Amino acid sequence: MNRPFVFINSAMSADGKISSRDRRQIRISGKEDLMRVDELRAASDAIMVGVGTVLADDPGLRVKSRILREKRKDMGQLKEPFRIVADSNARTPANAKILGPGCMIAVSYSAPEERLDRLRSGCEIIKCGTEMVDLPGLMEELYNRGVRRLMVEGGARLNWSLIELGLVDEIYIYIGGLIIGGERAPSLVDGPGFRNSFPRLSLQSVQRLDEGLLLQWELH
Ligand SMILES: NC(=O)C1=CN([C@@H]2O[C@H](COP(=O)(O)OP(=O)(O)OC[C@H]3O[C@@H](n4cnc5c(N)ncnc54)[C@H](O)[C@@H]3O)[C@@H](O)[C@H]2O)C=CC1
Ligand SMILES: Nc1nc(O)c(N)c(N[C@@H]2O[C@H](COP(=O)(O)O)[C@@H](O)[C@H]2O)n1
Repeated sequence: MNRPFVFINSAMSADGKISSRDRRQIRISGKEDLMRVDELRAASDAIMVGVGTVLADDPGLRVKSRILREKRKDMGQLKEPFRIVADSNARTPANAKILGPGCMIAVSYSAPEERLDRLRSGCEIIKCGTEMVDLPGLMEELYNRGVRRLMVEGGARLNWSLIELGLVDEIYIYIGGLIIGGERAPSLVDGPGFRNSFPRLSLQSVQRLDEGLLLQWELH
């Protein structure tokens, strides 16, 4: 199967949480780390999140720095990275910031048509999978549309599915200097969890940034 190079970028607290017990977005990264995230976005063909992240954070997922946007153009990439939501049941709100030119919502064939109709003017709809988005199928579709480098910005359940399916090549984890706590607060990877065989990572780099640490891991 052809698929893009896939990497996850996430910020977590010192205790491994990516948001609070009430799924509220927490500023974990400092200024330096946010600049690094913007650079990763600018160097990607597409950026993807799960609909849980859209509902919790309402992210824009655009390249923020004008200099980086211009640099992309100089390198022949005339458009900004695609913004993609894995959204099996088309729950993305019709006023979500992610919508607009360059946005694609991947839904399953069971997504209600009336919800799709609300979204159609703001995005392209990609249908794949019967009940849930078929992620390997989506990867192939994105590859066929020219996506070679895909950045995944969470959340916890999408991270789980991609890792479980062996679709992730690299993970950047920024560990910030705070503790969030809470058994129900999302961690980097949620889902049911692995039982016997645990994916192994090899450490590529460690860097001190702001008041935290950036780890770059490669998946075997
Ligand atoms: N600190 C950080 O770097 C980040 C933190 N977050 C936090 O993560 C939380 C959101 O994470 P989650 O609730 O886990 O939602 P999520 O963003 O992982 O989305 C999960 C949803 O994606 C959809 N989906 C479609 N196909 C799927 C598939 N094959 N596998 C899994 N999901 C699929 C489903 O509707 C599922 O409910 C929020 O609280 C947000 O603030 C999110 C991104 C980054
Ligand atoms: N890198 C990083 N650091 C944090 O502290 C964060 N809370 C997040 N969250 C992710 O960034 C998205 C927001 O994107 P926009 O600024 O709206 O473009 C959010 O949805 C999470 O994916 N990331």
